[in-house]
Amino acid sequence: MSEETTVLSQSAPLDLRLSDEELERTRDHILQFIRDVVDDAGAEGAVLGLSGGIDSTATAYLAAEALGEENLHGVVMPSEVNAEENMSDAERVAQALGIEYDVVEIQPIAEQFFEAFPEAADDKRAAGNVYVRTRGILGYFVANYENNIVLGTGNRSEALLGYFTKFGDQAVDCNPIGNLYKQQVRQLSASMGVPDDLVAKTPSAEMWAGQTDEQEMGMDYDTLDAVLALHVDGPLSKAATVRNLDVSESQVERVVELYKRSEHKRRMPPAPESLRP
Ligand SMILES: Nc1ncnc2c1ncn2[C@@H]1O[C@H](COP(=O)(O)OP(=O)(O)OC[C@H]2O[C@@H]([n+]3cccc(C(=O)O)c3)[C@H](O)[C@@H]2O)[C@@H](O)[C@H]1O
Ligand SMILES: Nc1ncnc2c1ncn2[C@@H]1O[C@H](COP(=O)(O)OP(=O)(O)OP(=O)(O)O)[C@@H](O)[C@H]1O
Ligand SMILES: [Mg+2]
Repeated sequence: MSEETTVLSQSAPLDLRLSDEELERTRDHILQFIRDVVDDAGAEGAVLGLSGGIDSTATAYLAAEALGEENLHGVVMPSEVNAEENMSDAERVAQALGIEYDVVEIQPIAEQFFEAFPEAADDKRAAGNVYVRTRGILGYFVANYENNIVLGTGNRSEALLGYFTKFGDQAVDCNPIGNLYKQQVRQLSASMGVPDDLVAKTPSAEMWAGQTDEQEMGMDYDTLDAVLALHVDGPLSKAATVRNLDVSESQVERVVELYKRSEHKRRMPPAPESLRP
């Protein structure tokens, strides 16, 4: 185990780290996955939003390796609620990888939506989702024009909790890191040479100023990942999960509730069954 990966998540309630050999196989598997999706689509490459967060950074590192830096296009899309530091980190990632990137200010676009429904604009979740969905539209604008696919950056932890915006950051063609818990995304990132400050950064959807994932979800990612791995994905009962982790029954119940409540986000929009005999 390399020094970097040993340091990561040492104090996690459940150590979900992959071995060096598993890490290498996982990376190769994801690289092949990205190439296959691009090839199957008959696309020339891929476009993705760069936020300066670890999920888009990890996805960009993987895609640049899979497709070559000349076939990856990054779009940095600041709004007034984004921290400047995150936007400059996003540019730093694009520059480190040597990929083409654009910076598109989305505040004026979002303002058009806010003017249409001023009261809704005061609702931080509704307004925050406008920023997220606007980025989705721009991603597909570029993809249509350049014959690219849109790369998603969702991980398994977010997918299971429905911690994403329907038809926003979920509106993508594939999620290369979609099978990795957040803890594993950090580990894979560190192993690919992503700078430590980006690996350790506090995750944020940045839908409003000061938002953090862990505050909104009421649990840190390491604990959340442990509950997901043992109970939601795994075979342990609620009682056994509580016995094995430093979590309360109500915390486990909250995770299960978020999982169940977000089922609609992981499915195609339903329609009534056919009445044809
Ligand atoms: N049972 C059901 N069956 C079918 N549709 C259902 C439904 N329940 C709600 N809906 C629909 O879903 C809508 C709510 O879903 P949605 O619009 O997505 O909005 P919602 O889930 O309320 O908000 C998005 C959540 O994801 C988080 N997020 C978003 C984006 C990025 C990140 C990040 O980590 O970077 C995190 C964000 O912080 C927030 O907690 C409802 O307004 C309704 O239209
Ligand atoms: N300001 C932004 N500019 C461009 N893309 C963005 C921006 N904000 C969010 N995105 C896109 O939406 C995705 C979802 O955001 P999310 O916060 O879940 O991931 P992240 O920022 O990469 O990592 P973290 O969850 O650790 O903050 C990002 O990975 C990125 O592709
Ligand atoms: Mg983020």
